[in-house]
Amino acid sequence: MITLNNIHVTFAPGAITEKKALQGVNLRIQEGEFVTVIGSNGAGKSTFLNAIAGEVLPSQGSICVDDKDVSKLPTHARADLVARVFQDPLAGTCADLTIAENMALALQRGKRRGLSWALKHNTRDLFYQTLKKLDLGLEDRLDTLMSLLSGGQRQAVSLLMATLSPLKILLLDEHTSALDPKTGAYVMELSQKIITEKQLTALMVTHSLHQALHYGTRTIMLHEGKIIYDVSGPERASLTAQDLLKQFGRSIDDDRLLLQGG
Ligand SMILES: Nc1ncnc2c1ncn2[C@@H]1O[C@H](COP(=O)(O)OP(=O)(O)OP(=O)(O)O)[C@@H](O)[C@H]1O
Repeated sequence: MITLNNIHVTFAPGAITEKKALQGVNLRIQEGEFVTVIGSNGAGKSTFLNAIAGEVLPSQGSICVDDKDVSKLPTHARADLVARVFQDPLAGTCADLTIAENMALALQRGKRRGLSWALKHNTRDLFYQTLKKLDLGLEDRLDTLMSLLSGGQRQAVSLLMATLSPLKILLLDEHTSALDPKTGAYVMELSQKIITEKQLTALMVTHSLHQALHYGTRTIMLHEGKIIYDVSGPERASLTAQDLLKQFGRSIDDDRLLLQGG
């Protein structure tokens, strides 16, 4: 379970540019929940994921994963708990390394063993079997440079890499928004499958209201650094993107959300 208790994140405190990005976020996420996160530009969605990942430390409040208080732990100290896939397919992988080398790096996340260990110890077979599940033929291209893959292929591999080592929490930060609709749908289905199979707790930021309601088990809306809506269960199941627009149109001053609302 993830517990966020009164989380505040303020950038440039005291300066003229001070920005209160999160203002008292309280949330309890049960193990296995898949929470989709929506909100207009600047609502605090990425900061919210950054706080869970440890990339920004809250100026106030606490974050616990199960009984462990991780509030003050930087990203690398949470690597055995949290993994993330970013919007930019180039961000999660190393272009100049091969698929196998990238996966070897992912395998040693949060561990002390070196890259050569991860490449030596029968891991090629593991990489082969893992990639085969994608059905993209990448299992036969283990020695291909990552830079030669398409955006969708890279994002699919990024997802596999993020979930290769044991973890509890998967953070997806608009991870399909740079892909064409068909590839985005493929990566989204793959995400849902991996989350279910590995029984992960997941949070996904999306600018698509349809995606936010179609995938996952719970949806929260952020506005000016606060959670203004939190829905799950039957209420969420009967909700449409149009309902959200009708109810929160004024808080959703985001063209991308409005355009993709249907
Ligand atoms: N490192 C930073 N330094 C200063 N201000 C920041 C920083 N990161 C974010 N902010 C500000 O905090 C607010 C929340 O930003 P955040 O990126 O979390 O919003 P968001 O909901 O993810 O927006 P978008 O949908 O546009 O990506 C914004 O006003 C942003 O400009």
